[in-house]
Amino acid sequence: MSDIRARFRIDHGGFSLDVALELPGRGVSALFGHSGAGKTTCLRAIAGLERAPDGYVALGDEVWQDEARGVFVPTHKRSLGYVFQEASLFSHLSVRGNLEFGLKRVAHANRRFELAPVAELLGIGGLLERRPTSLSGGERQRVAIARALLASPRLLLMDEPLAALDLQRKREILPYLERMHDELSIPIIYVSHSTDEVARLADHLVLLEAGRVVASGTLTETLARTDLPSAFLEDAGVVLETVLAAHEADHLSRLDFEGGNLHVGQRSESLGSRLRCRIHARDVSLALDRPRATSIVNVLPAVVTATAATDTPGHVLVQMRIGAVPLLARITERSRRELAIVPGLQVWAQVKGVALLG
Ligand SMILES: Nc1ncnc2c1ncn2[C@@H]1O[C@H](COP(=O)(O)OP(=O)(O)OP(=O)(O)O)[C@@H](O)[C@H]1O
Repeated sequence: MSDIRARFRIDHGGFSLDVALELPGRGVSALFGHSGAGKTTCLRAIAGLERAPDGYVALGDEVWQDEARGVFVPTHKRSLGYVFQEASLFSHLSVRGNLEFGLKRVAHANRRFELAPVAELLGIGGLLERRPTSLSGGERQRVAIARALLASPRLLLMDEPLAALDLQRKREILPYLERMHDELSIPIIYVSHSTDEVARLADHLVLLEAGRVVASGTLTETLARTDLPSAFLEDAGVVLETVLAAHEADHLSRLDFEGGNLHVGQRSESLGSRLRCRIHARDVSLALDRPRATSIVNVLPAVVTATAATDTPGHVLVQMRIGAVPLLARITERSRRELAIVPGLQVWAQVKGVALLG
């Protein structure tokens, strides 16, 4: 799988972007940051819609921009798909006509996807003869994604594809994006400022602030960092990749992860299903001895790896490992001092809430 490498310096007067990106050539890489951080500018520069004077972009051995060597491949010659916040479909064509438009951009021999399976993947097989104006926002967006895929791109760029949808539509479309993530080999760069979307979909995470990369790495490790700017620590929490391992008595299901397990309310998925869950730092408390009289179901042995101050006076973040898997707890500075919590200490992490994603 070819990695994606990009380097841009762009000056827009009041705003400057200065980034070097190294992203895996598979899975979903999320560009995450607050409004105005430079996410869209990055995506536009990767697409060649914006030209950084000394920029560089390569997808594996395919170089799209290398100004030092005078290389700049125009956008329409780059093998990429671009999905915007609002689907821009041709209203005079049916859904099928819109999809065929994507398909016709590629010669038969170079086609990686066919219309029927892509329509099936995105759940729009029953809408093919409809006009875009008769579709809901979520359906239109799924058609736009399918059209982008049918152009058989080597890279898919998605700029807040759910931002224009209400909560109900977002919920409707997320499972399709998860399927794309699981079933397609094409790398996706996904711009978002929603922690929930990122936690559900991303494998790799790039945090952007004021036009600079403040962190980049696997989703799991990046979310577990305690040294990020405070804006990223407000809603701190980790994501665990688990496997549904057993259904147990009392309407509980057991989720296994490397190094431990969690119990959650009974799940309907089949055993062996992979489930991601999010554990917020504020939902984790710590004890030095194994708590015996507690109503909390999930009590896990962990080793402290770091502690860090937060923006809220009197509160600290504690980073731990359960086996190889990171976990965060947000506790008071007083508790940290009284329990003498320092790196290397063995503790019991009591997990009050586990949010299943998806
Ligand atoms: N062509 C331009 N000329 C001048 N300023 C620009 C231009 N394009 C973007 N900017 C500015 O660059 C900054 C970053 O914009 P960008 O759209 O990349 O941010 P973003 O992280 O995608 O934000 P949002 O989440 O709000 O879409 C903003 O302050 C924006 O006003």
